[in-house]
Amino acid sequence: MPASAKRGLSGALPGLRRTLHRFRHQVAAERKLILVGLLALFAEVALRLLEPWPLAYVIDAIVAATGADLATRGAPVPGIPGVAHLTVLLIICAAALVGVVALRAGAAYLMTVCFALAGNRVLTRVRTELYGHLNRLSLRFHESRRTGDLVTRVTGDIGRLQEATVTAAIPLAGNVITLAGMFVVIVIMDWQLALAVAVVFPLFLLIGGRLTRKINSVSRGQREAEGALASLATESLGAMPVVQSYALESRLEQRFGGSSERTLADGVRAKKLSAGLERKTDVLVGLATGVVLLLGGHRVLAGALTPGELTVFLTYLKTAFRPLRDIAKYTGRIAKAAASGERIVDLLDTRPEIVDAPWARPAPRFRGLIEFRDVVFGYRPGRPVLKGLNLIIPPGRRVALVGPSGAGKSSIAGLLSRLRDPDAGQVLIDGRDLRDLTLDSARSQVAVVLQDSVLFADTIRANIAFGAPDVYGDGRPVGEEWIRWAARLAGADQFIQALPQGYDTVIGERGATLSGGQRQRIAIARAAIRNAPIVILDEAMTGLDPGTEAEVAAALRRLTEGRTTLVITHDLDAARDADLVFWIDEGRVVRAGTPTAVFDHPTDPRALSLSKGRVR
Ligand SMILES: Nc1ncnc2c1ncn2[C@@H]1O[C@H](COP(=O)(O)OP(=O)(O)OP(=O)(O)O)[C@@H](O)[C@H]1O
Repeated sequence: MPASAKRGLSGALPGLRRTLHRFRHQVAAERKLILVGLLALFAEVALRLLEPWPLAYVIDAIVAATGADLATRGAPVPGIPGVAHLTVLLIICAAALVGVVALRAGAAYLMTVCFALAGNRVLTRVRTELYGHLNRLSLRFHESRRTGDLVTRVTGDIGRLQEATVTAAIPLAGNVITLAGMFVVIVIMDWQLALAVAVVFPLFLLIGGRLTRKINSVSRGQREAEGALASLATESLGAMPVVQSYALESRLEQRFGGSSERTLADGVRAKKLSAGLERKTDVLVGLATGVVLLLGGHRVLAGALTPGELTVFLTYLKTAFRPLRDIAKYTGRIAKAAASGERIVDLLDTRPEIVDAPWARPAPRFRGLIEFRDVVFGYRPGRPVLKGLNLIIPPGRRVALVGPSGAGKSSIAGLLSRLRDPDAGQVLIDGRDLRDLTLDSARSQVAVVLQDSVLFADTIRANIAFGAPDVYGDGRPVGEEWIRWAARLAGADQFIQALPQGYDTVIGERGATLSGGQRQRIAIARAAIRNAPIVILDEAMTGLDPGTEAEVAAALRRLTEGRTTLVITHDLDAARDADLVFWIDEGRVVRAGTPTAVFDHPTDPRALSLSKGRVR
C-alpha cells in the first residue's frame, strides 16, 4: 500500500509530488488553462475579502449618522470624504456588494471550468496511456495480477484523481489562500484581536487533525473492501458458464455479500466521524466568534475599531473557518487521490519484459524456417518447462507437436509468437534470433488460432479486421474486400450473411452469442486476414462437435495452405495429416520424423499409446 494511504495529507505529499512529476508533461500541455484558472482563483479570493466591506461602510455610516443626529439624514456623512449623502453611500455600497458578488461568482465559475477542463484533459490522456501500457505489459505481469484490480486502476483510480482535482484540491487551495488573506487583513485592522482569533486555530488543527486521520483510516478500509468486491465481480461475471455449471451462485453471493457488508459498516463509521468533526468545528467557530464579540466589543468602545470593522472581523471568521470543517473531506479525498496517483504511476513505471532491443531491426517477410536451439524456458525460476529443446521446421511445412499434457507444447507456441523469451538458447526464424527483430514486425507474421478463440464484443467485421496488421502503416482499417475474402476462406461468409445484420452483427462478450464452430471460423478469418507466413493451431479443433469439425478442418486447411504450420494436437488423425511430427515430453523432443516413422514404427514404448488413438 502506498505511504500516502497510511497517513493523512502529510503522508500524501510524496505521492502527490511523484504523481505530478510523472504527469508533468501532460500538465504542462495545459499551462494556459491552468494559468487562467490561477488568475481566476486569486481574483475570487480578493473579491471574497472585499465582500464584507460595503456592509462595514454602511454600518459605520449609519452608526455615525444615528449617533450624531437622527435628523441629519441627507446631510454630509462624516469621515467618508467624497460621499455627500448617506443615501448615496447606501446606494453605492449596495451596488458594490452586488458587483463584488457577481464578479466573484464569475471568477469562481471561470476557475472551476478552467481547472476541471485542464484536469480532465490531462487525465483522459493519462488513462489512454495507461490502457495502452497495460496492453503492452508482459503475460507474466498479467498472470500475477487480478484483472479486477487493473480495471479499477484504469477507471476508478483515474476517476478519483479527476474528482479530487475539482472537488478537493481547488476548494482546498482556495480556502487556504482565503484564510491567509483574511488573516493578513485582520492583522492590519487590529493585531491584538487577530491574536485572539489565532489562539483558537491550533485547537482546531489538533481536533481536526486527529479526527481526519481516523476518518482516512476508516475510508481506506472501505476502499480495500470495495477493491475486493470489484475483483470478485469481474472474475465471476467473466466466467458465467463456470459459475452456473458449478452452481456457485449462492456461494459467490455470500462472499460478495460479506465484502459488501464490510464496505457498508466502514462507510457508516466514516460518515459518523465526519459528521462529528463538522459539529466540533461549528462549536469552535462559535467559540472564536464569542471571543471576538467580547474582545471586539471592548475594542470598539475603546475606539480602536469601528463597528463596521468588527463586522468584517466576524464575517471573515465565519467565512474562513466554515470551510475548514470540510478539511477532513478534502484531505481524505486528496489522500485517496494520492494513493490512486501512486497506483497509476506504479503501473506506468512497470516496464514490459518483452521489448524491442536497442539493436532490433524490422523483420523482412519471413520464409518460415523455424529453429529452436537449446531452448531452456520456465514460468518459475528453477522449474524449467523446456529443457534444452532443439527442433528445426523447414519453411512451408505442416508440423504436428504431440505429447502428453503439460509437456510444453503451448509453451513452444508462446516462444514462437514471442509472448515470452527463452531463459537460455535461441528461437530463430529464417536464421534470425527473434530478439534481434522488432516485436511488431515479428508478431505480425505469426497467426494463431487457439482452442477457445476469444472474440471481442464488437461487430463481426471489426473482429475479423482485428487480425489485419496495420497494412497502410497509419492505422487505417483494412478494406471490406479483404474482410470478405478472409471470411470466405474461413467458410464463415455464408452464415455471417444469413445473420440479420450480416457483418454488422454485434457479437456478445467473448463471442457468447455464436456457436463454437461459428466462433472458430471467425477466429480463422481473423488469422487469415493476417496473411502470415507462419500459422500456429493450438488445439484449434478440440471441443467441436463432429458436424462442425469437418467444416472447421477444411477452413484450417485453406488457412494454412503454403504456410509454415505448427499444429498442437492430441488428435492422432490431425497429427497424421502433418508432414512432420515432433513428439515432446518433459520439455524435450523425444521423437521426430514423418507420422509413419513416429506412430507406426515406435521404438519407445511410450509412443505406443500414440498409435492407439489420442495422446494423453
Ligand atoms: N502461465 C503459466 N504459468 C505457470 N506455469 C505454466 C503456465 N503455462 C503453463 N504452465 C506450466 O508449464 C507446463 C507446460 O505447459 P504447456 O501449456 O506448455 O503444456 P502443453 O504440452 O501445451 O499441455 P496441454 O497439452 O495440456 O496443453 C505445465 O506444467 C504447466 O502447468
